[in-house]
Amino acid sequence: NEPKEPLIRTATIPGPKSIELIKELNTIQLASPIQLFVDYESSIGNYLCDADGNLFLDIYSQISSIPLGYNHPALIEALRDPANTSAFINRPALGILPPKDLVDRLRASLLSVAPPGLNEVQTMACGSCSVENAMKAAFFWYQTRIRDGREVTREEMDSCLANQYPGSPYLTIMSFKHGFHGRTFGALSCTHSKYIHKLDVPSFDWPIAPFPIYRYPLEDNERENKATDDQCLEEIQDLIERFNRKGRPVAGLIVEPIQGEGGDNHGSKYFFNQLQKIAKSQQVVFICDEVQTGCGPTGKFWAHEHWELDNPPDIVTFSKKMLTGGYFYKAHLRPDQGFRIFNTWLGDPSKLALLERVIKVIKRDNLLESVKETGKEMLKGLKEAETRFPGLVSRSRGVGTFCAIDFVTPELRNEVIKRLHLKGIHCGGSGAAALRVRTTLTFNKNHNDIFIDRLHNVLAEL
Ligand SMILES: Cc1ncc(COP(=O)(O)O)c(CNc2csc(C(=O)O)c2)c1O
Repeated sequence: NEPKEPLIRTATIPGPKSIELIKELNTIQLASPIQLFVDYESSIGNYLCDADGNLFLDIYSQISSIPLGYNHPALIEALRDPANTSAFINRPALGILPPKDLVDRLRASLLSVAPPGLNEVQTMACGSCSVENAMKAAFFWYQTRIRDGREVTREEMDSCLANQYPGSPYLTIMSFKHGFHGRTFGALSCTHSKYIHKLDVPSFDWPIAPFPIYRYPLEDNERENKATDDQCLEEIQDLIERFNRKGRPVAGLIVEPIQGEGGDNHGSKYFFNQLQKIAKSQQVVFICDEVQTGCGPTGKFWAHEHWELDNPPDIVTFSKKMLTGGYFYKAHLRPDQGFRIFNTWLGDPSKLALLERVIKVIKRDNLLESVKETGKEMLKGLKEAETRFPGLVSRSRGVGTFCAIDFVTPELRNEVIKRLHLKGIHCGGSGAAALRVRTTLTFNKNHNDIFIDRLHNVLAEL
């Protein structure tokens, strides 16, 4: 019984109830980033209900982490299923005392959607800790390969306890300009989207590669964009060689299929296939960060499937819509011994119970096909906005419903987001001046018609 359209009751967003609650929370913790207080019990499907009773069509979905919409019956049923009660209340230290049904749960959830060619998986709690441990797996493999079977030396043991070489090696992870991989120290060293994320935090001095920024429409700029790809690839090859030569070997690289925080920057199939060739030739572990692109928003379960690689990335990290964090990896990246990739919980079996239902609904309702079709309509509507308002918007782009459009200035983008909120569209920005679309997988043509209609209305009023 999803609403038919948004309904905004208050003159301002946030409304008075949210404003009051923000003030109250601010007596306990910093509350300035809060946009709204939400009435999750009254939110349904693709509609978010706030504490003031405003009903928004949600095209942000909790930073792209709601797979099926609010209060989906399949998830309520999972919670009510007695077979899941223990999983929700007896949270295990998975690394040492897993529940007897863990293998079944992993097979019924994560392994049923494992990227082709990746048969092992490690669960984690969130995106950042998935990225952190994926990078550690790359470092372990690099050093195990260097040691080539010899024993760990006393010098390595003692020096690493003091954070010193050789036990703490000068290994690096190559990341990409505008990338976002999380807020914990290692992930943050690979994050380059906004200064405020990094200011005042020590960073590893690791290589930062260029990421292609294309001219749009793609079909009219193939030659220039291919030249951009080749320029980036040449610099990437050179950067890896430079760091290897100066004793700071690149053990791995981490890249998003679409840079979801840094401005919705897309890489071409050619770019990623060539990038994988460079990684392979330099024995660099290829970590594909699908935290934001994974679980279907691009129309394939994993965004990297659009690249049609000859063989899969070495590691694929996930979180958000997958409801659990974690990473799939190739067998050679399994840690050489226990307690190297470890923490108290290592994820949460109750999230696997929910994910199992999500996957069933995606298959039952053929949601990936729906995402593809809705995405085509969405891109058409964004391109029409470009045609109608050429001085305001440009570079409409997207795969599936993972879409974006640029505004001529950041200020205009921010103003449009404010006006869309007042028209009942809950949305957000990406990078300096893009509006990003991050819908659930149940967001369909009817929802899209409302979004596009309101976007055009706002642009027409400017
Ligand atoms: C590609 C990618 N990799 C890793 C992460 C980190 O995931 P979390 O630690 O936030 O779960 C994210 C999280 N996304 C995200 C969007 S805004 C945000 C923030 O911390 O401001 C975080 C991601 O998009």
